[in-house]
Amino acid sequence: MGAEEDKQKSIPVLPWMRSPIDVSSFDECPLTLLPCLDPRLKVALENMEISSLFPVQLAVWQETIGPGSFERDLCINSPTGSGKTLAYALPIVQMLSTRSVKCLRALVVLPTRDLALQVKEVFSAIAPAVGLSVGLAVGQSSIADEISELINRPKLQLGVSFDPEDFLPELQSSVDILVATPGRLMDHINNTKGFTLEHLCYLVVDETDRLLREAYQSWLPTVLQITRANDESFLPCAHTFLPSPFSLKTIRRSGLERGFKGKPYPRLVKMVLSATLTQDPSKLAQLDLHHPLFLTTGQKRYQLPEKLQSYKLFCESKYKPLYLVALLQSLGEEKCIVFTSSVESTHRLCTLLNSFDNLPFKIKEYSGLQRQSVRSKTLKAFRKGDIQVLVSSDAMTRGMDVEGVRNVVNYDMPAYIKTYIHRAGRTARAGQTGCCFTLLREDEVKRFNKLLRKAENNSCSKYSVPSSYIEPLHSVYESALEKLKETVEMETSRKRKTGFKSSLSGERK
Ligand SMILES: Nc1ncnc2c1ncn2[C@@H]1O[C@H](COP(=O)(O)OP(=O)(O)OP(=O)(O)O)[C@@H](O)[C@H]1O
Repeated sequence: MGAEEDKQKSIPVLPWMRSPIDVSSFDECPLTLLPCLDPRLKVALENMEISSLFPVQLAVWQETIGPGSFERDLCINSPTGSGKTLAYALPIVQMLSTRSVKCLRALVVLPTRDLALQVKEVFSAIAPAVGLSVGLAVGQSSIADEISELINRPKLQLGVSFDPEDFLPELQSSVDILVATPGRLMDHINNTKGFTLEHLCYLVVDETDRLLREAYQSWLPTVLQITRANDESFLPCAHTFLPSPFSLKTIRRSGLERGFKGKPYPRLVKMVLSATLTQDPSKLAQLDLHHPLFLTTGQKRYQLPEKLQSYKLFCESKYKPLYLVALLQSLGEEKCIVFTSSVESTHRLCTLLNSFDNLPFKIKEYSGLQRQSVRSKTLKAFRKGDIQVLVSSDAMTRGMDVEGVRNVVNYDMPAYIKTYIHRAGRTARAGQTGCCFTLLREDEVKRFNKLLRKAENNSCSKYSVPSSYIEPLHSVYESALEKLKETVEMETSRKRKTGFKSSLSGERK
């Protein structure tokens, strides 16, 4: 495909996407100059060592708390590490800060557990300052524990007798904001008594392009249908009812009805975000957006962080692991994530690296092949700095924010620019510098150059590992390969045995 065709393809089809708000025209804004910021939230932000808002955060603030006043749904395409989480968390928390009755009013959906945990941390750092509670529905704990965290069963006062005719204790939400993954969200929608989206005012779909591929039990149509049904029951006259303490009626944002015929009057506000937001009309249609406003950064559809330096490193296929080890050694002990193309190669590569004697860093794998508890433990150790090199498959690392990751290595070349963006984006976050290295065979170079041309800030220099790092590794490499072979054989026979045992126990049942 020629450059002209690439350009054509990047022109958005949807009219509202053709005249976006360019986030790069915004500057950082000190908290002291931010209009309408609740002083309690200012203190909470300062406790997080945040003294100003990043451009995307200011742009979103203007469209929500500022003059935009949440009147349109927001589609936000902003580079990795630009601060999208706080961009939606802060205005939602500020908007909900005046509510006195507790019920579930904001739902944030994310594709993975670790990501949901990370986003919950951000909400938890600001929401309590204004008396709001944040819940998590990701399947980290048992469903029973999760339910008791999310649902409050009001206790009847001892000694006071109620006529059951007059009083039926209602289950109420213990949280105002819920961060969830699609699977557990659907579990609660389908099975948890007292769990309701009836009062939902804000829906955030983070990592939208990834989540739109996640059709898990049709979570998105279900959420939209529940909230829409509720929207439609809120005819303007319903506002005249006085809310009783036991049957709460929520009045959602009264969006401008004028000009938006056919849209429910008090509506659910949606915010959708990604560093690689889809422009595909059929995919975006699934979100049923209300008069959407597109916020994006720069001219090109794909943006790499401003302070990211990309490098390509040529190597023979046969010696790739050896080049990787030499590269890691040359980078020193700073935290690094190494990406491979599959869960299997993640496991193999990690095993091989651990078969090298005396490497001066600790290496662990992180992939969808592992149990969640193992993954979470690894991630925790990586955050703490107990592990320096994380060998990872793609699926798990979108949005992951780990302080101190200075380098990312594409051991296997990514097949798509989107993959490159999300992998490289684990470094150079929040305005910091960072490097992304891609190991390439000769026959991959042309394809890689073409792939990178699709992004802005795409300069990519050649990187050579000093031969003094490579030469001494040849003999160690041979013995590491031998050890790998032994480990693979051991693992295969262990799997065969456990497979045999479980098939036997299956027969006994
Ligand atoms: N205003 C701010 N000042 C200082 N640091 C900030 C600010 N906002 C966010 N950060 C930090 O920037 C980092 C990146 O933020 P965040 O994870 O929200 O990025 P993102 O845009 O969602 O990235 P990705 O697309 O990879 O998910 C985080 O470590 C966060 O704490």
